[in-house]
Amino acid sequence: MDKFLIKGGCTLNGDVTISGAKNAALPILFATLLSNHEVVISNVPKLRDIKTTLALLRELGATAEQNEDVVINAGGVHHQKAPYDLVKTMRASILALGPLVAKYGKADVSLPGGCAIGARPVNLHIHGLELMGANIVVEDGYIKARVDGRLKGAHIVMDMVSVTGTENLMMAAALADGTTVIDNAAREPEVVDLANFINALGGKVSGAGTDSITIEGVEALTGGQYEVQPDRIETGTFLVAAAVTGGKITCHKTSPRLLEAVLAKLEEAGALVESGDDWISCDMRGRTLKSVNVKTVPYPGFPTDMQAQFTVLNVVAEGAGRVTETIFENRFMHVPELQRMGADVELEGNTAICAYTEQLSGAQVMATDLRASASLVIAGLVAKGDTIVDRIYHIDRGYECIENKLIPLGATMERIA
Ligand SMILES: CC(=O)N[C@H]1[C@@H](OP(=O)(O)OP(=O)(O)OC[C@H]2O[C@@H](n3ccc(=O)[nH]c3=O)[C@H](O)[C@@H]2O)O[C@H](CO)[C@@H](O)[C@@H]1O
Ligand SMILES: C=C(OP(=O)(O)O)C(=O)O
Repeated sequence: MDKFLIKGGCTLNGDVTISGAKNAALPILFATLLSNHEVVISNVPKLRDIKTTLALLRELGATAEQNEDVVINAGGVHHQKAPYDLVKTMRASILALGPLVAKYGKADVSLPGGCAIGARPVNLHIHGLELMGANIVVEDGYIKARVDGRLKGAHIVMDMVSVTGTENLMMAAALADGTTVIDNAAREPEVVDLANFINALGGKVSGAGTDSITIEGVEALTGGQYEVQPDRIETGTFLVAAAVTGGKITCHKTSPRLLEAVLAKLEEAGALVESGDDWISCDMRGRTLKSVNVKTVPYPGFPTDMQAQFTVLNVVAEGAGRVTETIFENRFMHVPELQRMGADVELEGNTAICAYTEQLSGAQVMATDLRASASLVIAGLVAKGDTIVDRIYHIDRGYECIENKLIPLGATMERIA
């Protein structure tokens, strides 16, 4: 199993190009199941989760290849089962459910199960599809959805804000008979990117980015081309790495309007943040890092996917900061690992109380999930001595060869077996 060996004590400086957004690309790749024609998607990051999705699409009978662009033709899909072996490695596989049942009247998708950050049930996905006329049973570890003919447009009020829940129902509604309204919809930029993609193939989605999305079902989608938006979480991760190491990083091919809450917190922490249409820089040189209070909430608030990185920021910043997680019930797995590096951080319910730690020390730590791994890498960069981050397959799910982007910025690190 690969690990990172990181030599601490560096200051990161320079420019980095941000990849396409994992969490936008994944639903877009699944949405290609709605079309019988060739679809070409650019700016798709080269990540483990993308490989898994393409393997799943091929398993269903589609052609799906990633070179410079991703080219998919789902016209040849001949069965509708997303098997456990693929689903267990990637929870986003649940996004096969909506498109398959909408297009073929049938979908068997393995239940994703619990994971490190929380139970993550999929009841809202199931309930919404039932309102659209699907018959759903959970049997032998699979969600089995059936409908005679087309799904029917429905009015769906989501009990809680769910990103992939909104996306699954939006994809299903794209081919339903009639109009669907999703209220209390997620407003995340990735939902907007998916809506734009569906519309690029001839779908009729409006209101994405607000909490009420209207989808007029169409009989079929066409082929087409689409470019995935930049990854706001990868961007935020590099900006925090600049702040924590006291350097300056400029992120290119990104967008400041996607992460306003994060940029505001970086400024509050004492960083000089500057931006243009497609770049953002975070300059911490000669400035004092101050701790900030952070509470994760759905977009446009502070994202849970940046929580672990800000926990590290608070640990090395002056003062005391509180990091409160309200989205997932178990997303502090990085805290005991940071404590092993000497961090003064304690958990009180769903809040991490972070106090200034003069010097983190290198240690052997375990990555438990994607963003926790990113936070441990950042901690390793600023710690005294060597840090080994184990189980970095988690980080490869969401960051495109992160070492290839960090080393040119001044990190001393290598991937070891
Ligand atoms: C692939 C992808 O885009 N992943 C993102 C997506 O995950 P994901 O879409 O899985 O997260 P959700 O927005 O669905 O989860 C929000 C909360 O709703 C709960 N819930 C969700 C669905 C459901 O049917 N029932 C239910 O109770 C979850 O357990 C969680 O407590 O949004 C999260 C919240 O921004 C991000 O951290 C993930 O990076
Ligand atoms: C939690 C995340 O992803 P996923 O929903 O795919 O587990 C993430 O991107 O931080």
